[in-house]
Amino acid sequence: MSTMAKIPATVITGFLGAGKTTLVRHLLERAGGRRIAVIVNEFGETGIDGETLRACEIPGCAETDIVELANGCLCCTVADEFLPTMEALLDRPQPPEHIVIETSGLALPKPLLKAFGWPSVRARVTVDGVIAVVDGPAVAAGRFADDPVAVAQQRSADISVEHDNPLAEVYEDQLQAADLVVLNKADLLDEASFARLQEEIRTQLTRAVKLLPARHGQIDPAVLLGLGAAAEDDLAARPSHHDAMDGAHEHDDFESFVVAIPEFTAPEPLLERLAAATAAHDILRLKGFAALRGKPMRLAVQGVGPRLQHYFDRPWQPGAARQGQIVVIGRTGLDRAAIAATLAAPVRD
Ligand SMILES: Nc1nc2c(ncn2[C@@H]2O[C@H](COP(=O)(O)OP(=O)(O)OP(=O)(O)O)[C@@H](O)[C@H]2O)c(=O)[nH]1
Repeated sequence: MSTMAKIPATVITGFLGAGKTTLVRHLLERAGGRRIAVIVNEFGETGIDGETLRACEIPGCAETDIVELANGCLCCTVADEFLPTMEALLDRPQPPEHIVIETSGLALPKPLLKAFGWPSVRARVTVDGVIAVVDGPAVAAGRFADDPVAVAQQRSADISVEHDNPLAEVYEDQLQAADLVVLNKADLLDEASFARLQEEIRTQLTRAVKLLPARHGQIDPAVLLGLGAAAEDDLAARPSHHDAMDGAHEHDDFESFVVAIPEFTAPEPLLERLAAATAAHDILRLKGFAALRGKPMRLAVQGVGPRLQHYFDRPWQPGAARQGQIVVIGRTGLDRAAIAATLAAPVRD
């Protein structure tokens, strides 16, 4: 089968909270009738991103087009979960015209790219492009750097450098795998910081890769899809820390757990709890849903570092329990009991 006949697949990578789901949602809204299937993988056992995408109820986008690979990291469950999922999508009577894979924010993309070399997939799919979504303000704040010496080493783009900060390795791998870098959250940076950041990222890239600024992942699908990279044939140009690890991958650096939360009377007390937990613990990401008394809609909450957002996303499903829950992700060693006690304490009227 020629490359032309293959179904294109786009891999969306980027650190926790960079804006991958927001970008995918925008893409689906502008799909213009194209049949796009989305595979979403998350770190942790509760699938919030799939839920978020389904909640947008985009016309023409069936719920079955959003497939979740929860419980684990795609790069380690490739054979057990990813390949069967891909094969099932390809074997549908009406296969998708494009497949978008949103990886977990902690995944190293290389093992996933390698999976596209698997015969049953390689014959029918090509990796159209790897898009790395970068959280502009987080990079500018030095979140992925460990110390000035390590930063200097990173600038020399020597991928074999070991980092004290496991965030740095994940970030670096995601950048090096990319065919297109989306520099997101441009709205949160002034012009000078943005220009500095763009320069910094350019020096980190080892290949000629396009860098695009974005707000809320709003990029024309015509720019995101159709890159024609055939990344599966080009793996050597995408160095990874995973190459040196011989398949083993240090997920032990991060952990995730879910806290069931009570019903609240208003968003503010919940947001105060989330802010308090974030201030007191090394939490990288919070996301989930809450029930508000008397409200048929569920409240979605998102935390990336210290920044919190909330919005009503969709009604609780008829017959389903109005049980709010928050996924907490951070560096290993989080004080789970203390965080759970903060988030799940009874609500006083
Ligand atoms: N201000 C601002 N906020 C943004 C932008 N893009 C995304 N966000 C917010 O950042 C938060 C995280 O966005 P997501 O799209 O869920 O990020 P993600 O990369 O899918 O997160 P994970 O799946 O947990 O890794 C949400 O609250 C978004 O609304 C942006 O360009 N500007």
